[in-house]
Amino acid sequence: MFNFHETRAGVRGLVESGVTTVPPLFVAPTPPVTSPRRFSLPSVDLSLPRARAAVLVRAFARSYGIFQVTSHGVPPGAVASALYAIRAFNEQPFAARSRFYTTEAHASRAVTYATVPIPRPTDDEPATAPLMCWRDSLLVRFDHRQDPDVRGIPTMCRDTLLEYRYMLTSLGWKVADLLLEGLGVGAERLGELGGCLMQCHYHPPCPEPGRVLGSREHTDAGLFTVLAQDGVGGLQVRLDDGDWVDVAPVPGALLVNVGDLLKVVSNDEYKSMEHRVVSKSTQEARVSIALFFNPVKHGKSDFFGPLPELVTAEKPARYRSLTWIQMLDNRSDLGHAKPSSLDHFRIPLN
Ligand SMILES: O=C(O)CCC(=O)C(=O)O
Ligand SMILES: [Fe+2]
Repeated sequence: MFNFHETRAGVRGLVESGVTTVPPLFVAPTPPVTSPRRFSLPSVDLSLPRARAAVLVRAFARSYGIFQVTSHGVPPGAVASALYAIRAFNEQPFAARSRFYTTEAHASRAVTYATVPIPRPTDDEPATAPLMCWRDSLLVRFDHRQDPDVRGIPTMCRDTLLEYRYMLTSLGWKVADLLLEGLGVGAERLGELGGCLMQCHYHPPCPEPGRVLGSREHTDAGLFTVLAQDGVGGLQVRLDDGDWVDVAPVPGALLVNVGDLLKVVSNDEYKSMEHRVVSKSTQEARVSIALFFNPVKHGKSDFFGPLPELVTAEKPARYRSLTWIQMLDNRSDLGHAKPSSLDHFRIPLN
């Protein structure tokens, strides 16, 4: 892994060097199997009357924890430009992009660009190196030390990404309102929603697509995520019966994904759905941008737990209180991707 990072070339560099087989570091522990079942993501038209939109958001956050939104107010051009900017950044010649490559294991910068290693769950194969996903990611932490230093964003995509983030912040407020209204609680209940992390993923084409993961299975950690993807495809969700199904890209739509923290706060009224990305193409690269809406309060004494309004005699609290840091630490102890990472905080039912 060390040598791989030292090349500063990312997965894109491997592909450019002409690899015809996937290096062991990237081979998925078990080849991802896709169910042939067709699955269409539920959709909410945000131009519907607010009360109607809230009913739909509630229904889909409860049944799946993931849905798409249309008429969301973000101009299609802004989404397309952001996706294009990420593609262009990653497709620059090696010399231009490699100077941004971040080699430190736990880089604490506001902006990083790397093939991020995602550790395997420790109980899986403790002795093996982390599984690397077939992607290179530009990460921008807008809540970094409360003082986002956007100068770290590569100039060629800076303005476009800042514009996109600005548009998405308004959408984020709208979505947060609807999600909270769907729980029957006031929009102010989560406090400020300021923290956000932008993960811009570039999934290069793969010589052996069936052997890698573009993103290994996981649930998102925060309150919710808004995801934009291009038309290539590869995103999958795991249905209740365990089948992995494709989420076909819909032009113009954005995806909303409930995160673990909102699941906790909702006292299990909402789900956080497991998802992953598989590689679909030997020819085409895929680009996606995930904007994570995380709590702005992440100090040692900022506790989150099921909202008291949602705790009743019939439905006692399902989780003990936790801080954002505890949540993230627990996830990384388990290897980030462990879908049951919330079990650690769960109060057993008598
Ligand atoms: O690339 C995608 O479509 C999904 C990315 C994702 O799930 C994530 O960044 O958490
Ligand atoms: Fe995700």
